[in-house]
Amino acid sequence: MTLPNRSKIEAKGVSVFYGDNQAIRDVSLNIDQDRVTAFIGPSGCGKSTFLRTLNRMNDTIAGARVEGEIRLDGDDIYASGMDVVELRARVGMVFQKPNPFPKSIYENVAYGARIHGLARSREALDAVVEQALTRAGLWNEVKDRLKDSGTALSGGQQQRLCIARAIAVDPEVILMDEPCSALDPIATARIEELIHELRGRYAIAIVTHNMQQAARVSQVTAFFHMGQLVEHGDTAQLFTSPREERTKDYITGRYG
Ligand SMILES: Nc1ncnc2c1ncn2[C@@H]1O[C@H](COP(=O)(O)OP(=O)(O)OP(=O)(O)O)[C@@H](O)[C@H]1O
Repeated sequence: MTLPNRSKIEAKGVSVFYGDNQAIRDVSLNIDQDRVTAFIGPSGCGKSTFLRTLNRMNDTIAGARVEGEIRLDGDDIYASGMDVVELRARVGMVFQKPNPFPKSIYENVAYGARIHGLARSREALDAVVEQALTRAGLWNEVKDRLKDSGTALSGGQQQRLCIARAIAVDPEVILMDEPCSALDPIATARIEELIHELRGRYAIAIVTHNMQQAARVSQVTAFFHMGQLVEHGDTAQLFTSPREERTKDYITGRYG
């Protein structure tokens, strides 16, 4: 790889508990700027749980507890003074099922920018909305119907709208939790293309069940198994010559 290796997020010794059940065990992993990092592994291995620690979405789950250290540009995101609303704007998230607000396409994108004070006038807000929708590859499809409801769009368009919503607040990192699992192959291909286009502007981490997708969209892959990070590294290398037996078993379809 030719890109310089700069970590945007550094996670060290992270463990996550749901009550007495430990879902993540002592995971250390960096999310690099300018790269897409894919999290793969069998169902229940903790991919989504680990992803959620990166913008404190686990805070919203009763009984969830995180140990260890996670730094965003060197700042401890679990420090008591951390503004979680601000954190989640800097580290945006796109979920498995597209979840637009039951509001207009325009409002879906404008809402966050308005509450974060990113636009001082209607013109400035219009510009933020247009730019976010353009970056999310949706502008041409919706520019003549910005007042229509976001929920009336197709599934793939809704997911791009959710990506536009995340982009509108000027994030540094975008977390995607199986963003294509509810989409058909064409909508999936469009999102994968978009991930390519967004790389370089944002650090991206994506959870995927689909190893082909991980191979297509990511430069770094992290393989999780039973709450542990078994191995991570260059995507091509991990898929062609994994270091660990458990990784090899997974990518050759022996379990999962
Ligand atoms: N909200 C929750 N409350 C309690 N336990 C949970 C919760 N979310 C996940 N878990 C448990 O934590 C473990 C890891 O789950 P997680 O969803 O992170 O795995 P995953 O690898 O993302 O799985 P999948 O690929 O099926 O989505 C599992 O044992 C799961 O049952």
